[in-house]
Amino acid sequence: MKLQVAMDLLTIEDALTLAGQVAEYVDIIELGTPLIKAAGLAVVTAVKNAHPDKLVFADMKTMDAGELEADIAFKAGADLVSVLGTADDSTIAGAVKAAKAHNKGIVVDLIGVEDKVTRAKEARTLGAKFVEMHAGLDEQAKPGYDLTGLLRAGEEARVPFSVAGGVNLRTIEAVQRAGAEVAVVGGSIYSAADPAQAAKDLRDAIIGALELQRN
Ligand SMILES: O=C([C@H](O)CO)[C@H](O)[C@H](O)COP(=O)(O)O
Repeated sequence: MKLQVAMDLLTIEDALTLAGQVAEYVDIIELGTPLIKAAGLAVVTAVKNAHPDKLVFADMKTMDAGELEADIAFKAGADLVSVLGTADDSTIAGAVKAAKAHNKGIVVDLIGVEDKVTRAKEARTLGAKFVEMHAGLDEQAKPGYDLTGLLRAGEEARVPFSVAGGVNLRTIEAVQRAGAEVAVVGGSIYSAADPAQAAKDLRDAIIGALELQRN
């Protein structure tokens, strides 16, 4: 399972600092939606230039103009771009067209989608590289929130998926057991007193769980 750091920060400077601290422990560096809105796509270019060996994920959360928005993110240096599962099929198909032209990938973010299993299958048929079983920051803040529903949807959908929604050191093993291709971790890394140590602990937990599965 790959580890993706989600950087919900606000400046290019902070993004480059965090990326530098955690890059050795993560596979994918995500520029969060608030960061792209605050700093523009220049942050994608800056992080890709600083870490050409990492996959860079532009969390565009595109809802319309799929081909155009994906194209500008890929041109800025993104390897993966997110489109919302609530968007029209034509928006997802347009973004996939741009991804094919750049030889890159589209991730369909299922935030706010009621029937995530059905939409995950549809997104995959439309050409998504994988889907994101995602509960956003606002949904996580509701009382009683936990990851269980996302993990069950991932298991049921039987398509490649990532999980995002407050994943942390306590829950990352369950994410791996559910069969996720990617665990997305934001706050548990960027809000940690020592982000590098937090990312290393998550990486070690993934390796530890993998060894347990093998034995
Ligand atoms: O995508 C995200 C959210 O919509 C704000 O951009 C988060 O990056 C994602 O939920 C992962 O962050 P955590 O939930 O803090 O782990």
